[in-house]
Amino acid sequence: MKKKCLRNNYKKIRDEIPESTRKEKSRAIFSRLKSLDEYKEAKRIFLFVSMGSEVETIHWLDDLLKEKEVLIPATKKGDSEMKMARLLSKDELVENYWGILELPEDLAQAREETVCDLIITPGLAFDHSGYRMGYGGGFYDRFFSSHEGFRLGVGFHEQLVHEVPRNAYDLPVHAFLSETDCLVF
Ligand SMILES: Nc1nc2c(c(=O)[nH]1)N(C=O)[C@@H](CNc1ccc(C(=O)N[C@@H](CCC(=O)O)C(=O)O)cc1)CN2
Ligand SMILES: Nc1ncnc2c1ncn2[C@@H]1O[C@H](COP(=O)(O)OP(=O)(O)OP(=O)(O)O)[C@@H](O)[C@H]1O
Repeated sequence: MKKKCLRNNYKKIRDEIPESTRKEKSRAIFSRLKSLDEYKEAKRIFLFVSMGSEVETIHWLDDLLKEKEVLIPATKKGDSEMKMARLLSKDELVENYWGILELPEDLAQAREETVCDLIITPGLAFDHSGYRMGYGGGFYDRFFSSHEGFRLGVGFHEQLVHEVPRNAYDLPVHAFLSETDCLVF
């Protein structure tokens, strides 16, 4: 119950950042991302495609697709295992059952990949030790336990909190990047 309450609070904080501010911050986060060594050195980058008030990554794809191999989440309804698949063009994206842009199932299956260098991770909140809280599906915790790569949490400064509750299976991100913070854990 406590976690659910926290999730709602964190979501509210993010939702309340005005859209124009979120857009501006998201642009700043992308330009900071491009200056990180982990980005420069990465050949294959896993990137979530934003939904709702998340850091707006959809516009990052224009640049990323030119510079890197881009992998995006591939999920199936009723299955909490998240896979990753290669995206070649933004035109391939279609809305899934949550309204999140993903590859259609057949393409996702055909383009499945298992290794990547940098995992760009969303969250509702990140703490000062790199632990994160997501929507509660356990998608990223499972994904981290079966995929190597540098785990970079991205969020707005408002999403950096003192401490989020931890469970035994939680794996922290290696670094957190916002428009004003770059914390390495
Ligand atoms: N961009 C993105 N993709 C992702 C995740 C994520 O957190 N962000 N996920 C990481 O786990 C998985 C999907 N998990 C989800 C968990 C909950 C809801 C959900 O409750 N959606 C609400 C609206 C949320 C909002 O507006 O912020 C709904 O459907 O009403 C959606 C997806 C895989 N893909
Ligand atoms: N590595 C794992 N293996 C099996 N089950 C797991 C694993 N990680 C998490 N889970 C399950 O997923 C559920 C949700 O986990 P948690 O509350 O940490 O989600 P979250 O990190 O907020 O969500 P998400 O990762 O989707 O953003 C847990 O109750 C747990 O049962």
